[in-house]
Amino acid sequence: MLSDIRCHTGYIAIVGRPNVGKSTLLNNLIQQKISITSRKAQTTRYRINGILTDQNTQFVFVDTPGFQTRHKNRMNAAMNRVVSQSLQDVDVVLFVIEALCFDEQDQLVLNLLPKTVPTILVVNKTDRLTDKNQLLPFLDTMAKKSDFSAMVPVSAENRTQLSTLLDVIRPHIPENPFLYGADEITDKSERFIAAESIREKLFRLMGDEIPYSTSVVIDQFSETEKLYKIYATILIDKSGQKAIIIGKNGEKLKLIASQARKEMEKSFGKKVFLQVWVKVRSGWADNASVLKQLGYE
Ligand SMILES: Nc1nc2c(ncn2[C@@H]2O[C@H](COP(=O)(O)OP(=O)(O)OP(=O)(O)O)[C@@H](O)[C@H]2O)c(=O)[nH]1
Repeated sequence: MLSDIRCHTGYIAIVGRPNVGKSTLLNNLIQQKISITSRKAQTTRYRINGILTDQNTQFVFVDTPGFQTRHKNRMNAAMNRVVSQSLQDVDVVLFVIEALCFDEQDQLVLNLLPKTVPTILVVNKTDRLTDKNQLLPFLDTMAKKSDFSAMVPVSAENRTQLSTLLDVIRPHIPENPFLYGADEITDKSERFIAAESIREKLFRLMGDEIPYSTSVVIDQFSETEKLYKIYATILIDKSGQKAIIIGKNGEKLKLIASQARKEMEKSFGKKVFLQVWVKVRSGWADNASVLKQLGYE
């Protein structure tokens, strides 16, 4: 009976120095893309990077604020108590390193991890090893560095051992009702979230006036320390729809853009500068390059 099934939901942070394969790991754990970002996701203190619902367990992968190791200045910013504090609230931390590599930067990340949260060491890129026998002594050395609750060698790229990794995470996920629909995941791409925010506002504010084929393309997306700069185009089929979207004195488009901008700011945790144009592109749905930009190919 459905009511007898106990659900488990938990937050998992994937951390590690740049380039160890965190994004690849997340993408290959989630495996698919769904275009709509969760409304609820944006109300949590974390930015949700992806959700995987597997049988009775919901794995919610999060970005911890400040824990952005992509840029050097951010790495510095991450040397901060706030980071460790926010990590204390997740259920599991996946600490990703590269097989046979453990350098100063890895150590810096490790130093920030709270001792109170189960930490699983994910040893990635094992496909690169020419001699697999080297792995065991490496794991031995790693085991001495911290009290990891498990160590799992994987190849994120080849999807090797990813189901084992999920099995190792599973016991740490507490019994909780599902927070998200079983088919909900968020896309890691900020461009995608930006486009979806605009598209969602467009449909919400325009209702039936706008055909479903209308779409949004992000022309330019850049990030500075203080804000995101986003230039987007709403693509429409017929010129008659342009005036409807823009509205009298541009009011409608302004409203769409300002609501989308606010949503993005919530979701990205940063100020957003957003400019939206409306363009007629008849037959856009057949245009391969547009489809590619939209992520359909
Ligand atoms: N050989 C191999 N390469 C991998 C594997 N996983 C990731 N990579 C490669 O490593 C590089 C970095 O991967 P990302 O997933 O972008 O790494 P990241 O940790 O998210 O990087 P940042 O966004 O800079 O923090 C990419 O070129 C990947 O293709 C793996 O299992 N094997």
